Amino acid sequence: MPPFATPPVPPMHVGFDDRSGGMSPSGPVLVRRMSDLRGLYADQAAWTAALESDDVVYEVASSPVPELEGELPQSITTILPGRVGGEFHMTKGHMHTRPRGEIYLGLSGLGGLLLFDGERPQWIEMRPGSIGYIPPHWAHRSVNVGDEPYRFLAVYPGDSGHDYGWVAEHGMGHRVFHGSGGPELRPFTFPAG
Ligand SMILES: O=P(O)(O)OC[C@H]1O[C@H](O)[C@H](O)[C@@H](O)[C@@H]1O
Repeated sequence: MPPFATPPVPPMHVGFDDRSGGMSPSGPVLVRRMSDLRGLYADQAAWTAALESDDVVYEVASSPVPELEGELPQSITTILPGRVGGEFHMTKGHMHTRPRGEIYLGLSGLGGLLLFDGERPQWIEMRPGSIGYIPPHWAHRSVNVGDEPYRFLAVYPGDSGHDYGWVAEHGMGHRVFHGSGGPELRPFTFPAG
């Protein structure tokens, strides 16, 4: 896995492959399989059954720009289509460790951005060309609500940090399930058991 670049980072062109979601030049690539997502889905039995094939749920390809104060790292996340107990494939979700915003740009597929500040859940539909803005102090999770891979570009301050504990403690306000008329948002429940 190529590491983030060492500062000072030169001006650079970053290309991406719209078939693989890979970046060039490449930084770290994060792959999350079903077995990495313990406690994420509401239906624990359905998650346990999905461990048998242990498919990749999403990948995050980063450019070499380092996660350091003053820098603006970029990543491309690809969430593969699928559901666990009717709940759409999604990222773990996190709050930034420091009060920093973030911008997403939808590249392909159909998705959504679930945001939660501890009181108010928000849902932003994402399609190719959509810009989703995440203000500071809002936890965020991305969801693939379609039948194709959902892919988005993220740009964020390098000292944002990832606080997964906040989401484990507070939840995300809603969960996103497949419904007959499209994605169905239901009140968040912590996984039982
Ligand atoms: O870290 P997760 O909550 O699993 O989300 C996956 C990724 O989504 C976006 O691309 C963010 O910019 C990344 O920093 C994050 O790692």
